[in-house]
Amino acid sequence: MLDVDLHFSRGDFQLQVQHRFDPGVTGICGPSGSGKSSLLALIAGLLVPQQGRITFDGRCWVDTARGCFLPPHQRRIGLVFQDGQLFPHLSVHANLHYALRWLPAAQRRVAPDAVIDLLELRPLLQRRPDQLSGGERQRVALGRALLMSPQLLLLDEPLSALDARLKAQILPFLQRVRDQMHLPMLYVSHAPQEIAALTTQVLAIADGRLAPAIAADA
Ligand SMILES: Nc1ncnc2c1ncn2[C@@H]1O[C@H](COP(=O)(O)OP(=O)(O)OP(=O)(O)O)[C@@H](O)[C@H]1O
Repeated sequence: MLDVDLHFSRGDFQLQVQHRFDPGVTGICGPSGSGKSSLLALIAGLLVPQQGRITFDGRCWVDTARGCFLPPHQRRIGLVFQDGQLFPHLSVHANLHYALRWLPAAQRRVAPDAVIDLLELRPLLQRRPDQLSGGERQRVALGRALLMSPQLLLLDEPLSALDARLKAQILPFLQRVRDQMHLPMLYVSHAPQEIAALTTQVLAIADGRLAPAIAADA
């Protein structure tokens, strides 16, 4: 699984994290500016630590002492952000299949039809993103991330732009992904009900330091 032992600083902000993540869904909560997105960006390879190591299943992703740095596209990570960042000019079908262009056939472990059915995207395939609700757009973003056949899924407040009704609609889809895809996930959220509904362990981050949270609904 994912092992992180790193130090990262940017201006006055310092992130110091040493943690072995469990398989399953790990919730990460903490106040604004505490370092949640920075931690995900470091794991994804979008930021580089000044010092430390990240390994996944024993493979080096970063090791500053050894000069090892695996670029983001070679880490096979699925990323979902608050705003799904779909290509506005492409249909849902084309957005989903865009992911596959860059993935060598030998690395494809997820069948597009299986993801489309899991997330109930079939009726939406010909629409463009501006013809979707916010919740539907996030389902497509999740589908696109899954089609990359990721070995790790990072979700950074994926529901925070949605109102309560849309959140309630999309939570069951995230639970399906959790229960059927058997992918380790890190799930950043401010919302205790999302954390409680989805995660198998919860970590709290404060001032760039990570610690087990007292309770999932705290
Ligand atoms: N691009 C940037 N340049 C400089 N400093 C940044 C940048 N992005 C974030 N920071 C700073 O890094 C620190 C950690 O930010 P980060 O976005 O990781 O926090 P967060 O916990 O994800 O916050 P939020 O919940 O508001 O998204 C903060 O002090 C923030 O001001």
